Amino acid sequence: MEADSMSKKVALVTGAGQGIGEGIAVQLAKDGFAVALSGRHLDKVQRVADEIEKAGGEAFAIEADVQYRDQVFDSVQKTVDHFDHLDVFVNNAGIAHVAQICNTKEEDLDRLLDINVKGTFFGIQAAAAQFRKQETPGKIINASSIAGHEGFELLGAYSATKFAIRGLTQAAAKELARYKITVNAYCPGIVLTPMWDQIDEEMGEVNHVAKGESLKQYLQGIALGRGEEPEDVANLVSF
Ligand SMILES: NC(=O)C1=CN([C@@H]2O[C@H](COP(=O)(O)OP(=O)(O)OC[C@H]3O[C@@H](n4cnc5c(N)ncnc54)[C@H](O)[C@@H]3O)[C@@H](O)[C@H]2O)C=CC1
Ligand SMILES: CC(=O)C(C)=O
Repeated sequence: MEADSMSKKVALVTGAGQGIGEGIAVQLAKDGFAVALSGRHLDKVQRVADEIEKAGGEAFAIEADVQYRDQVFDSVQKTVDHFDHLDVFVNNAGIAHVAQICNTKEEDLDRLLDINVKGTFFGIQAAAAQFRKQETPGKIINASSIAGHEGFELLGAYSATKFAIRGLTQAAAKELARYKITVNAYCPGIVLTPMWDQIDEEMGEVNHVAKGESLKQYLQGIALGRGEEPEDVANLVSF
């Protein structure tokens, strides 16, 4: 454990090896948090942790797959073993899947539900258990989406998971307020991350349009005329 970790606020960010999770972890480190970064691939989260440390921050990389309850609880334990305590848990990890509802395979639906919904559920359980054990306030922040407010064609199953996360966030906020644990969600629009590279490619295959066309079409509907960057979401979470 680093000498000043005990006095620092500590955050754990899931899916922190790229995209929005990476942006949030880097921003929280700049804000003075000691940051634990978890992800399915240790090399990816280790790269981000190394960059945070190089910039003078404190970071700790953990391999954990959020669809498994024991791995989520274990990642909280490893964070506390390393940094002494936990103050903020960011349930960021998630996957997208592009398909018409009528053509969505059961295994793809299961995977979306396991990672996006069950993963977030386990994150809330693990973080709340730790905050209550510490008898301290805590913050849980979940990744929903504009697709959790409005259904998008070809993102039906994904949209369903993001609506679910909003419901879960509201219910958890009511349940945990009595322990001074807040539960909130961020609901971004189009954020330019590897997830959107994948969505654009898969939408292109379904609609037989060239690479970049699906993203272009979505961006045309945005008043600012541009997609968001991970830093835009990170600034909101930081606030
Ligand atoms: N990119 C976008 O336009 C938007 C993204 N979101 C949500 O924000 C979150 C982050 O999205 P992006 O950074 O864009 O995605 P991304 O695909 O670029 O990064 C997601 C990260 O989560 C990790 N991950 C995936 N499954 C995991 C699992 N089972 N266990 C642990 N880690 C896992 C991946 O390895 C990856 O590092 C997701 O929940 C996504 O649904 C919400 C709205 C818009
Ligand atoms: C990936 C995602 O949530 C959107 C709305 O693009």
